[in-house]
Amino acid sequence: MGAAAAGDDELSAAIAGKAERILVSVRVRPLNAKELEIGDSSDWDCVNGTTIVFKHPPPGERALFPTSYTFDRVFGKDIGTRQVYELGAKEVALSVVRGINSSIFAYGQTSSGKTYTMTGITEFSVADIYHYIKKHADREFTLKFSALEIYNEAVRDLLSTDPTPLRLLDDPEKGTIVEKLIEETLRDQDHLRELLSICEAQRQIGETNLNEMSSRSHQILRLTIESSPKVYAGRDGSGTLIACVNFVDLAGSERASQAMSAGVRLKEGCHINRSLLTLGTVIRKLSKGGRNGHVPYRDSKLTRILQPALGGNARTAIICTMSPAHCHVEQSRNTLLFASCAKEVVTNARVNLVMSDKALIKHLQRELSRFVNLYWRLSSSTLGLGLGQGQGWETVIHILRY
Ligand SMILES: Nc1ncnc2c1ncn2[C@@H]1O[C@H](COP(=O)(O)OP(=O)(O)OP(=O)(O)O)[C@@H](O)[C@H]1O
Repeated sequence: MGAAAAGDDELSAAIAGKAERILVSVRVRPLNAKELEIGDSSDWDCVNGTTIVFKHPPPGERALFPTSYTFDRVFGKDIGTRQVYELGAKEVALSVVRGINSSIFAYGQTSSGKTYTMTGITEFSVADIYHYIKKHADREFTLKFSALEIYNEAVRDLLSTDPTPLRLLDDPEKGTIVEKLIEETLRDQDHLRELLSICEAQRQIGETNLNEMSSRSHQILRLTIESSPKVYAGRDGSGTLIACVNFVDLAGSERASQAMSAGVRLKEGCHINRSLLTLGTVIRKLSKGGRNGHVPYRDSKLTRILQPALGGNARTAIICTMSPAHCHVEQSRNTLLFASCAKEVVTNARVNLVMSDKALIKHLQRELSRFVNLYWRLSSSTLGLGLGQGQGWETVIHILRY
């Protein structure tokens, strides 16, 4: 089971991390009643499971915009959320039970289906996580849940009725943390369902009170999972695995992209969603290999909180949702542009393993013995001493033990 039962090589590799690209999917919803009412028609064809094509580009536009886009997955209007989850999120989301941080994002314009998609994905992930826990009775699991919303750069706890904005703090070990954010230890799956409905209700209150807040706010639901063997297995890696999965329902992307196309500069207090603009910039910089240059994570609350998920220690999946309607073509192109940048971003996820002292000493002893063996082989072949492999290292280990 993951790192906990991994061999030495596998364990070292898992701890060191693995670079991989963000998994990017595009989901096109069916035309809605309003779009049908005005006689709109679908501009886009999902020609196969990975390619989406713009059907009728005017001759003058052909050179300006791509007509065909390819992603890890493309889901047409007839594909249900279960399949979107299975192919576009499951593997990434379930990494959390193996000690790997993960994040699933929904990105797209207002009413393109972000909440519809994320609600299903969160439900399916939670069910699979609890199924996994049931099947691994040899391990002790602790699950914690927190939920927040970012609206106009103010962070609010969705598990609390107190609307006071929360501060972000820099922790030298944990990175950015949200001060006073409630983290509930879960009793069981029903407890989690209860908390999810509290979050939903809190968000709806915001929507009626704060004028369209829902579509202008980002919601981050975070599940942290810690597990350790119930009985010491006596093997390397029998330590504690700890990781979190974020389910992120982003604000509607339309205003941010309009602002970008109009070249409007971001200002404090204006209506433009600063977090979403910064997210776009961060993704663009990372897609150009920006990890070596400056990436402006600190320019917004969203990117500060989600920094590890964007080019850091996490596996990430982004599902970009869009309407097929002609009246939304500009927004859909912006969404596809964002998705194209996101698929170039590389993250480096590690297994977050806190080893018990005993397991850690054994692991270090093995690593040391491998190193000494290698050193001995190299030096004996270089010096022509002809000494056998392994001679001498036992003495070093023996000395280190005491
Ligand atoms: N794939 C789909 N199939 C059927 N209906 C869908 C699909 N996606 C979205 N819808 C419907 O479209 C409407 C808008 O969806 P949703 O609220 O998820 O959009 P959104 O992107 O989250 O919007 P906002 O940014 O304003 O919060 C809802 O009524 C939803 O049920």
